[in-house]
Amino acid sequence: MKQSQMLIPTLKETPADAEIASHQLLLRAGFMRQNASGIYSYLPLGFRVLQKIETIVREEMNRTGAQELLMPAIQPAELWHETGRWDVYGPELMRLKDRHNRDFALGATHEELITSNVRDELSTYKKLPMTLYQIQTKYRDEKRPRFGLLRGREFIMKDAYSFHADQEDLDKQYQIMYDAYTKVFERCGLDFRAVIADSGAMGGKDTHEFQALASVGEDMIAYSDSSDYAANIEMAEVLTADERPNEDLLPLTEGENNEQQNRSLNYVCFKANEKLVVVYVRRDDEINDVKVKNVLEVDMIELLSDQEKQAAGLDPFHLDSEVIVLADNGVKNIVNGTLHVEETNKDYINVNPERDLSIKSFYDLRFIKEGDPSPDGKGRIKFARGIEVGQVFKLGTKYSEAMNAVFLDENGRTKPLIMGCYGIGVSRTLSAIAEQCHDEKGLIWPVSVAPFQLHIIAVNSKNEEQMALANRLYEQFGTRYEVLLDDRKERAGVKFAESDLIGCPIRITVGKKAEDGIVELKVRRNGEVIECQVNELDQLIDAHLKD
Ligand SMILES: O=C(C[C@@H]1CCCCN1)Cn1cnc2cc(Cl)c(F)cc2c1=O
Ligand SMILES: [Mg+2]
Ligand SMILES: [Mg+2]
Repeated sequence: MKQSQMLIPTLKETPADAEIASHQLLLRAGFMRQNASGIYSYLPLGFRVLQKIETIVREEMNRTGAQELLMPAIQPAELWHETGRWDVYGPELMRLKDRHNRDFALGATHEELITSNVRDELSTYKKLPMTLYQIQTKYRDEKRPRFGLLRGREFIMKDAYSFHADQEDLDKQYQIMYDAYTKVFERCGLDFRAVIADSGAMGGKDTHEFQALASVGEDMIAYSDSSDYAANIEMAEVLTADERPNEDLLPLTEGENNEQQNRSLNYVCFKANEKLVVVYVRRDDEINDVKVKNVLEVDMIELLSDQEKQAAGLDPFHLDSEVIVLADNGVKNIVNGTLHVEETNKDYINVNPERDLSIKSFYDLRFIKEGDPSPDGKGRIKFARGIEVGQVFKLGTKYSEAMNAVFLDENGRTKPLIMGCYGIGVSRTLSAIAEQCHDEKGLIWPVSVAPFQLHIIAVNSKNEEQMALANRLYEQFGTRYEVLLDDRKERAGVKFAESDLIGCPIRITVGKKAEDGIVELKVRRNGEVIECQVNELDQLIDAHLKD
């Protein structure tokens, strides 16, 4: 393509509301433009990268035998009523009414849609297992869209759904998808980790997130410095080691305590399904609400607000039997501990959890810390931030039972389909690549997803020789590579700066030495510059497009 005809509206200045590099650079390099908060147009360069990522995703999905289809973004509310999710999700689920005043949702995800399609069309075990996927626009009315495409309100997702007769078949498909995701993100040139994750409100047990490492990532990953253990911090298990001091249990007393901190207790109050929950933890540990949610086996829990706490009047020493009491493993070995009771603003000493706080059971309920032993027993834990670019779930029968999606097994018995679901944030992946692959001059696209492979620049568009050679190279290489020709009547400095900003892997500069048939090849990734004869370009380009 000739740049003089393309829509590539580069910006000199960094847009004020763009806080992170990828958001700034994708705007400055003319890859995208915002149309509303969290809503973007992919301009030609951005769209070319998007298509490259989609092609990689499609190839790896098709390789697993998954079948591509396309479902509507406008979803009848009736399906979301069947699973109860119409009322579970709040304003984040975008809704609309048609001209007959019927309710619809703008698709945030498609479990209901796909399950309704499958229950109508698939009824025998002979057709199982079956995996269906789409690459489609999703809508989630985020409260705070931010970081460009990283958290938008309209975004592109590849969402796949698999259907199985039994658990072990789902287990197999899960691994197949896990491996396919690994291929996708490797081919996209991302530095990522697959981490043990929480299934959120989706139910089902096993799930892994694919996290692209980035300091601006919203998620925190806990990984071992000596093994491949990695987990979203929400799920990283804590191994308890502290032993119990062998002291006599002293009588519970009110009073200040200025002894060492490691025996002081803290408690946090939650509500889950309208029940009150009090969770105890050592003062220097932090309660992990996702672990509490999973121990209680509820879809969501929330902290009690101060006024709710006041209203509940929770006195740890006199809780009524309705209240659920949990404690982190770290509390188990506290003897004669201390506790501050917010409600009465009193301090107590010689608090012995099992005797005084009606604690019956202990669980792993705290956040892991850097330096803790890795749960797999190998090495120590380190933290890194990540951008979640994919997630794979074992859903089980939550949706098929709610929607009566059943099949006849080989014995003629009716059973609910067992499901898995698998998502990749395609537009988020584009942003994650930009976040990982840039320098102070601009974007540095991996060859596999670059908008163009070669960027040919005629230094002086008024110079006949240079323009003639640049156009010849453009025609010649245009048959084998994706070539962008900067044929604009711009100063050389502007052309070079914008070439670095756009970030194609290889730049070919046609300058003064054009009449001697000499050009310059520059590798964007490492700045390597090679002056060469035109007839050497072929193998130089091939060599540098490989790595
Ligand atoms: O989307 C998933 C699970 C998987 C992920 C992979 C592809 C298929 N779905 C989880 N999730 C996240 N945010 C949501 C937001 C809204 Cl507003 C909603 F209505 C539903 C969901 C929702 O279900
Ligand atoms: Mg998350
Ligand atoms: Mg997720």
